[in-house]
Amino acid sequence: MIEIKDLCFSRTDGSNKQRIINNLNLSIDNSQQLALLGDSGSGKTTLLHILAGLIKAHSGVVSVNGHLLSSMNEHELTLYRRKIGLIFQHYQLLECLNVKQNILFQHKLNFPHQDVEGFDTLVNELGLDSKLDSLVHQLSGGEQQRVGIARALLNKPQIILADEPTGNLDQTRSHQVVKLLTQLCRRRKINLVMVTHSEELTSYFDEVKVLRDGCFV
Ligand SMILES: Nc1ncnc2c1ncn2[C@@H]1O[C@H](COP(=O)(O)OP(=O)(O)OP(=O)(O)O)[C@@H](O)[C@H]1O
Repeated sequence: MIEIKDLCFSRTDGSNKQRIINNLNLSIDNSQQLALLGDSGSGKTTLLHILAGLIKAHSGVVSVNGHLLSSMNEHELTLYRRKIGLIFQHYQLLECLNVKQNILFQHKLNFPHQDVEGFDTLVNELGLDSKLDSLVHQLSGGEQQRVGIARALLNKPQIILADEPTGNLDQTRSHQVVKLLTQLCRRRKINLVMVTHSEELTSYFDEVKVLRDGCFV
């Protein structure tokens, strides 16, 4: 469960202080899926970065499954980040590695002494079985994003944060990717928070919130 209370975050540029997140409140139940809409610059990515433990809020409370992010030390934050799955618009895959190596890379880095569980099922569910030996540049955009999804899910995250994951895909592929992503997260009871500019894609989600000037409208 994700709970946000009176969250504020500002950025200072010289003498200008810009309030990016403005007394934001949010509650997402376990395994619920939230689509986040909002104009460019409304604070969507900033909110995802706070939830991912990548930047710290200046005031307010962010609690994930009962754990307060603000009271975590650096070591605890590192462990927390390992249980967050991130999916990006530009996939962020490693060009020199093949599909299988890309999917496994982060798991090996974060959990070097843990066996990999569920790899075959996951690549099967994502239709990547026949692509495991391919290099990233040999894949379509939709396939590359499915590799990004596999990589995020392999770590058995408690939350998946997806920042415009279909921003580089056409309409058909966008629907395919989001349908698959929401299905896989539901099946595994993972909270999904996805930023999108497409109102159509929000139909796959339990809840839709619109950010404007750092708070929900
Ligand atoms: N590293 C940074 N330094 C200074 N200002 C920043 C930085 N990152 C974001 N901002 C500013 O914070 C505000 C919110 O940015 P954010 O990326 O959260 O918006 P967004 O809603 O995700 O936008 P988009 O839909 O265009 O991706 C913007 O005004 C942006 O210019």
